[in-house]
Amino acid sequence: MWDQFITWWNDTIRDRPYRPNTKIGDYRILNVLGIGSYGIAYLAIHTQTENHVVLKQVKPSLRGTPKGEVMQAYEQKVLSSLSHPQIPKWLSSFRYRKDSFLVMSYLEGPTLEELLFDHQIVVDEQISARLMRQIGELVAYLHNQGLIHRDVRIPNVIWQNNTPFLIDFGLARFVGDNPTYSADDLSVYSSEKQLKREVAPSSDLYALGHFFLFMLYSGYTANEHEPERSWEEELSLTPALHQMIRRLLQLDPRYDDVQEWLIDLDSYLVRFDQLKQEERAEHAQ
Ligand SMILES: Nc1ncnc2c1ncn2[C@@H]1O[C@H](COP(=O)(O)OP(=O)(O)OP(=O)(O)O)[C@@H](O)[C@H]1O
Repeated sequence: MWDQFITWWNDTIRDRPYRPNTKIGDYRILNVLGIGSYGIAYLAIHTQTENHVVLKQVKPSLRGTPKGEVMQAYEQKVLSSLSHPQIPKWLSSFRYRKDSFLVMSYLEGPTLEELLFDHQIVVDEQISARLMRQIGELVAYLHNQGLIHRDVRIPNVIWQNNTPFLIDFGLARFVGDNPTYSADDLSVYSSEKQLKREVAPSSDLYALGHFFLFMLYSGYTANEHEPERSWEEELSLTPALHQMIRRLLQLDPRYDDVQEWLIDLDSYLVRFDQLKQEERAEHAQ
Protein backbone atom coordinates (compact mmCIF):
# COMPACT_ATOMS: atom_id res chain seq x y z
CA MET A 1 0.00 0.00 0.00
CA TRP A 2 2.80 2.39 0.96
CA ASP A 3 4.68 1.50 -2.26
CA GLN A 4 1.54 2.21 -4.28
CA PHE A 5 1.14 5.58 -2.56
CA ILE A 6 4.78 6.51 -3.32
CA THR A 7 4.34 5.54 -7.00
CA TRP A 8 1.15 7.64 -7.20
CA TRP A 9 2.87 10.57 -5.42
CA ASN A 10 5.88 10.44 -7.75
CA ASP A 11 3.84 10.10 -10.96
CA THR A 12 1.21 12.72 -10.25
CA ILE A 13 2.89 15.25 -7.96
CA ARG A 14 6.71 15.05 -7.91
CA ASP A 15 7.26 14.13 -11.56
CA ARG A 16 4.56 16.40 -12.96
CA PRO A 17 6.14 17.98 -16.07
CA TYR A 18 6.60 21.72 -16.50
CA ARG A 19 3.64 23.35 -18.26
CA PRO A 20 3.80 24.73 -21.83
CA ASN A 21 5.16 28.29 -21.95
CA THR A 22 7.24 27.88 -18.78
CA LYS A 23 10.57 29.64 -19.18
CA ILE A 24 13.52 27.44 -18.17
CA GLY A 25 16.80 29.36 -18.46
CA ASP A 26 17.19 30.38 -22.12
CA TYR A 27 14.37 28.10 -23.25
CA ARG A 28 10.57 28.15 -23.34
CA ILE A 29 8.72 24.83 -23.06
CA LEU A 30 6.35 24.10 -25.96
CA ASN A 31 5.10 20.65 -24.97
CA VAL A 32 6.01 17.32 -23.39
CA LEU A 33 7.35 14.79 -25.91
CA GLY A 34 7.41 11.85 -23.57
CA ILE A 35 8.30 10.57 -20.12
CA GLY A 36 11.04 7.94 -20.22
CA SER A 37 12.79 5.78 -17.68
CA TYR A 38 14.97 8.53 -16.17
CA GLY A 39 13.68 11.73 -17.65
CA ILE A 40 10.99 13.97 -19.02
CA ALA A 41 11.56 15.07 -22.64
CA TYR A 42 10.18 18.43 -23.80
CA LEU A 43 10.05 20.20 -27.13
CA ALA A 44 11.30 23.70 -26.34
CA ILE A 45 12.41 26.82 -28.15
CA HIS A 46 15.59 28.77 -27.55
CA THR A 47 14.24 32.23 -26.87
CA GLN A 48 17.06 34.13 -28.63
CA THR A 49 17.66 31.99 -31.74
CA GLU A 50 14.10 30.54 -31.90
CA ASN A 51 15.64 27.14 -32.66
CA HIS A 52 13.61 24.13 -31.60
CA VAL A 53 15.42 21.79 -29.21
CA VAL A 54 14.70 18.80 -26.97
CA LEU A 55 15.19 19.40 -23.24
CA LYS A 56 15.60 16.27 -21.15
CA GLN A 57 15.05 16.78 -17.42
CA VAL A 58 15.92 14.20 -14.77
CA LYS A 59 12.67 13.16 -13.07
CA PRO A 60 12.53 14.91 -9.67
CA SER A 61 11.84 11.55 -7.97
CA LEU A 62 15.17 10.25 -9.35
CA ARG A 63 17.30 13.27 -8.38
CA GLY A 64 20.46 12.13 -6.66
CA THR A 65 19.80 8.45 -7.39
CA PRO A 66 21.98 6.24 -9.66
CA LYS A 67 19.13 6.28 -12.19
CA GLY A 68 18.97 10.07 -12.37
CA GLU A 69 21.84 12.46 -13.11
CA VAL A 70 24.25 9.55 -13.67
CA MET A 71 22.20 8.25 -16.60
CA GLN A 72 21.76 11.77 -17.93
CA ALA A 73 25.52 12.38 -17.75
CA TYR A 74 26.10 9.14 -19.65
CA GLU A 75 23.62 10.16 -22.36
CA GLN A 76 25.51 13.46 -22.62
CA LYS A 77 28.81 11.60 -22.96
CA VAL A 78 27.31 9.45 -25.73
CA LEU A 79 25.67 12.27 -27.72
CA SER A 80 28.63 14.62 -27.42
CA SER A 81 30.95 11.95 -28.81
CA LEU A 82 28.87 11.50 -31.97
CA SER A 83 28.78 13.64 -35.05
CA HIS A 84 26.31 12.45 -37.63
CA PRO A 85 23.57 14.37 -39.48
CA GLN A 86 21.01 11.62 -38.73
CA ILE A 87 21.63 11.57 -34.96
CA PRO A 88 20.68 14.28 -32.40
CA LYS A 89 23.51 16.58 -31.35
CA TRP A 90 24.26 17.37 -27.75
CA LEU A 91 23.98 21.17 -27.45
CA SER A 92 24.44 21.92 -23.74
CA SER A 93 23.58 20.89 -20.21
CA PHE A 94 22.51 23.17 -17.37
CA ARG A 95 20.83 23.28 -14.00
CA TYR A 96 17.65 25.22 -13.36
CA ARG A 97 16.69 25.45 -9.69
CA LYS A 98 17.04 21.83 -8.51
CA ASP A 99 16.58 20.32 -11.97
CA SER A 100 19.22 19.02 -14.30
CA PHE A 101 18.65 19.49 -18.07
CA LEU A 102 20.33 18.15 -21.17
CA VAL A 103 19.73 20.01 -24.45
CA MET A 104 19.88 18.24 -27.80
CA SER A 105 18.88 19.06 -31.36
CA TYR A 106 15.27 18.35 -32.26
CA LEU A 107 14.65 16.02 -35.20
CA GLU A 108 11.27 16.66 -36.74
CA GLY A 109 9.00 14.10 -38.34
CA PRO A 110 6.92 11.03 -37.58
CA THR A 111 8.50 7.92 -36.13
CA LEU A 112 8.33 4.67 -38.08
CA GLU A 113 5.98 3.38 -35.37
CA GLU A 114 3.56 6.25 -36.11
CA LEU A 115 3.84 5.67 -39.87
CA LEU A 116 3.19 1.92 -39.57
CA PHE A 117 0.49 1.95 -36.89
CA ASP A 118 -1.26 5.34 -37.11
CA HIS A 119 -0.83 6.07 -40.84
CA GLN A 120 -0.93 2.36 -41.68
CA ILE A 121 1.65 2.61 -44.46
CA VAL A 122 2.47 -0.70 -46.14
CA VAL A 123 6.00 -1.49 -47.25
CA ASP A 124 6.83 -4.48 -49.40
CA GLU A 125 9.84 -6.76 -49.00
CA GLN A 126 12.11 -4.73 -51.23
CA ILE A 127 11.27 -1.33 -49.71
CA SER A 128 11.68 -2.82 -46.23
CA ALA A 129 15.10 -4.14 -47.20
CA ARG A 130 16.19 -0.76 -48.64
CA LEU A 131 15.01 1.01 -45.51
CA MET A 132 16.78 -1.51 -43.29
CA ARG A 133 19.94 -0.83 -45.25
CA GLN A 134 19.78 2.86 -44.36
CA ILE A 135 19.18 2.05 -40.70
CA GLY A 136 21.95 -0.56 -40.79
CA GLU A 137 24.39 2.11 -41.96
CA LEU A 138 23.52 4.26 -38.96
CA VAL A 139 24.08 1.31 -36.63
CA ALA A 140 27.38 0.54 -38.40
CA TYR A 141 28.47 4.15 -37.75
CA LEU A 142 27.74 3.70 -34.02
CA HIS A 143 29.56 0.37 -33.85
CA ASN A 144 32.58 1.94 -35.52
CA GLN A 145 32.64 4.40 -32.61
CA GLY A 146 32.54 1.48 -30.17
CA LEU A 147 28.94 2.30 -29.21
CA ILE A 148 26.01 -0.13 -28.95
CA HIS A 149 22.57 1.55 -29.11
CA ARG A 150 20.64 -1.27 -27.37
CA ASP A 151 17.23 0.20 -28.23
CA VAL A 152 16.96 0.11 -32.03
CA ARG A 153 13.19 0.00 -32.37
CA ILE A 154 10.57 1.56 -34.69
CA PRO A 155 9.56 4.30 -32.17
CA ASN A 156 13.21 5.40 -32.07
CA VAL A 157 13.54 6.07 -35.79
CA ILE A 158 12.21 9.34 -37.18
CA TRP A 159 11.49 9.37 -40.91
CA GLN A 160 11.92 12.60 -42.80
CA ASN A 161 12.70 13.28 -46.51
CA ASN A 162 13.16 9.56 -47.18
CA THR A 163 15.89 9.48 -44.53
CA PRO A 164 15.90 7.71 -41.15
CA PHE A 165 17.10 9.55 -38.04
CA LEU A 166 18.03 7.51 -34.98
CA ILE A 167 17.06 8.91 -31.55
CA ASP A 168 16.90 7.82 -27.89
CA PHE A 169 20.42 7.08 -26.73
CA GLY A 170 19.30 6.58 -23.12
CA LEU A 171 20.41 2.93 -23.14
CA ALA A 172 23.42 3.29 -25.46
CA ARG A 173 26.73 2.14 -24.04
CA PHE A 174 30.36 2.08 -25.12
CA VAL A 175 31.86 -1.41 -25.21
CA GLY A 176 34.03 -1.85 -22.13
CA ASP A 177 32.43 0.89 -19.98
CA ASN A 178 31.45 0.06 -16.43
CA PRO A 179 27.71 -0.16 -15.69
CA THR A 180 26.13 3.10 -14.50
CA TYR A 181 23.50 1.46 -12.34
CA SER A 182 22.39 -1.91 -11.01
CA ALA A 183 19.90 -2.71 -13.81
CA ASP A 184 22.93 -2.98 -16.09
CA ASP A 185 23.54 -6.33 -14.41
CA LEU A 186 22.16 -8.49 -17.22
CA SER A 187 21.91 -11.65 -15.16
CA VAL A 188 18.64 -10.36 -13.64
CA TYR A 189 16.98 -10.27 -17.07
CA SER A 190 15.21 -12.97 -19.09
CA SER A 191 17.38 -14.54 -21.78
CA GLU A 192 15.55 -12.55 -24.49
CA LYS A 193 16.22 -9.26 -22.70
CA GLN A 194 19.84 -10.27 -22.21
CA LEU A 195 20.13 -10.66 -25.99
CA LYS A 196 18.76 -7.11 -26.41
CA ARG A 197 20.86 -5.49 -23.71
CA GLU A 198 24.25 -7.12 -24.18
CA VAL A 199 26.92 -4.47 -24.82
CA ALA A 200 27.97 -6.15 -28.07
CA PRO A 201 27.06 -5.76 -31.77
CA SER A 202 24.88 -8.88 -31.53
CA SER A 203 22.25 -7.05 -29.43
CA ASP A 204 21.69 -4.35 -32.08
CA LEU A 205 21.65 -7.02 -34.81
CA TYR A 206 19.02 -8.93 -32.84
CA ALA A 207 16.96 -5.72 -32.52
CA LEU A 208 17.36 -5.13 -36.29
CA GLY A 209 15.81 -8.58 -36.88
CA HIS A 210 12.70 -7.56 -34.95
CA PHE A 211 12.74 -4.16 -36.65
CA PHE A 212 12.72 -5.91 -40.05
CA LEU A 213 9.74 -8.03 -39.02
CA PHE A 214 7.74 -4.92 -38.02
CA MET A 215 8.29 -3.52 -41.51
CA LEU A 216 7.37 -6.79 -43.21
CA TYR A 217 4.24 -7.24 -41.10
CA SER A 218 2.88 -3.92 -42.42
CA GLY A 219 1.43 -5.81 -45.40
CA TYR A 220 0.01 -8.66 -43.36
CA THR A 221 -3.66 -8.95 -42.45
CA ALA A 222 -4.42 -11.44 -39.73
CA ASN A 223 -7.32 -13.81 -40.18
CA GLU A 224 -9.44 -13.38 -37.05
CA HIS A 225 -10.66 -16.95 -37.25
CA GLU A 226 -7.23 -18.53 -37.33
CA PRO A 227 -4.91 -18.89 -34.34
CA GLU A 228 -1.79 -16.75 -34.36
CA ARG A 229 1.19 -18.45 -36.00
CA SER A 230 4.92 -17.77 -35.98
CA TRP A 231 6.37 -15.11 -38.33
CA GLU A 232 7.88 -17.92 -40.42
CA GLU A 233 4.42 -19.28 -41.12
CA GLU A 234 2.58 -15.98 -41.43
CA LEU A 235 4.95 -14.11 -43.75
CA SER A 236 5.73 -15.40 -47.25
CA LEU A 237 9.28 -14.17 -47.59
CA THR A 238 11.79 -14.98 -50.30
CA PRO A 239 14.13 -17.72 -48.99
CA ALA A 240 17.16 -15.38 -48.86
CA LEU A 241 15.33 -12.84 -46.70
CA HIS A 242 13.86 -15.55 -44.51
CA GLN A 243 17.36 -16.90 -43.90
CA MET A 244 18.71 -13.40 -43.19
CA ILE A 245 16.10 -12.74 -40.51
CA ARG A 246 16.77 -16.11 -38.89
CA ARG A 247 20.43 -15.12 -38.61
CA LEU A 248 19.59 -11.65 -37.21
CA LEU A 249 17.34 -13.26 -34.60
CA GLN A 250 20.11 -15.75 -33.80
CA LEU A 251 17.93 -18.73 -34.72
CA ASP A 252 20.73 -19.69 -37.16
CA PRO A 253 24.44 -18.82 -36.79
CA ARG A 254 24.50 -15.10 -36.16
CA TYR A 255 26.32 -12.43 -38.14
CA ASP A 256 29.70 -11.48 -36.67
CA ASP A 257 29.04 -7.78 -37.16
CA VAL A 258 26.83 -5.26 -38.96
CA GLN A 259 29.18 -5.15 -41.96
CA GLU A 260 28.70 -8.86 -42.57
CA TRP A 261 24.93 -8.40 -42.47
CA LEU A 262 25.07 -5.35 -44.80
CA ILE A 263 27.06 -7.37 -47.36
CA ASP A 264 24.40 -10.09 -47.22
CA LEU A 265 21.65 -7.46 -47.53
CA ASP A 266 23.37 -5.89 -50.54
CA SER A 267 23.65 -9.18 -52.41
CA TYR A 268 19.98 -9.85 -51.61
CA LEU A 269 19.04 -6.43 -53.06
CA VAL A 270 21.16 -6.95 -56.20
CA ARG A 271 19.54 -10.37 -56.74
CA PHE A 272 16.09 -8.85 -56.17
CA ASP A 273 16.73 -6.17 -58.82
CA GLN A 274 17.98 -8.81 -61.30
CA LEU A 275 14.83 -10.90 -60.79
CA LYS A 276 12.61 -7.85 -61.34
CA GLN A 277 14.48 -7.02 -64.55
CA GLU A 278 14.12 -10.60 -65.77
CA GLU A 279 10.40 -10.49 -64.99
CA ARG A 280 9.98 -7.20 -66.89
CA ALA A 281 11.89 -8.62 -69.87
CA GLU A 282 9.63 -11.69 -69.90
CA HIS A 283 6.47 -9.53 -69.81
CA ALA A 284 7.81 -7.39 -72.67
CA GLN A 285 8.20 -10.41 -74.96
N1 LIG B 1 16.13 14.49 -30.55
C1 LIG B 1 14.84 14.24 -30.65
N2 LIG B 1 14.12 14.76 -31.65
C2 LIG B 1 12.80 14.53 -31.74
N3 LIG B 1 12.08 13.81 -30.86
C3 LIG B 1 12.74 13.27 -29.83
C4 LIG B 1 14.15 13.44 -29.67
N4 LIG B 1 14.53 12.79 -28.55
C5 LIG B 1 13.42 12.23 -28.03
N5 LIG B 1 12.34 12.51 -28.79
C6 LIG B 1 10.95 12.11 -28.53
O1 LIG B 1 10.68 12.28 -27.17
C7 LIG B 1 10.11 11.11 -26.59
C8 LIG B 1 10.73 10.87 -25.22
O2 LIG B 1 12.13 10.72 -25.38
P1 LIG B 1 13.03 9.86 -24.39
O3 LIG B 1 14.44 10.01 -24.84
O4 LIG B 1 12.70 10.22 -22.99
O5 LIG B 1 12.64 8.43 -24.79
P2 LIG B 1 11.68 7.32 -24.20
O6 LIG B 1 11.75 6.22 -25.20
O7 LIG B 1 10.34 7.86 -23.89
O8 LIG B 1 12.39 6.95 -22.86
P3 LIG B 1 13.32 5.76 -22.38
O9 LIG B 1 14.21 5.36 -23.49
O10 LIG B 1 14.05 6.36 -21.23
O11 LIG B 1 12.38 4.67 -21.96
C9 LIG B 1 10.41 9.98 -27.57
O12 LIG B 1 9.29 9.19 -27.71
C10 LIG B 1 10.74 10.65 -28.87
O13 LIG B 1 9.65 10.55 -29.77
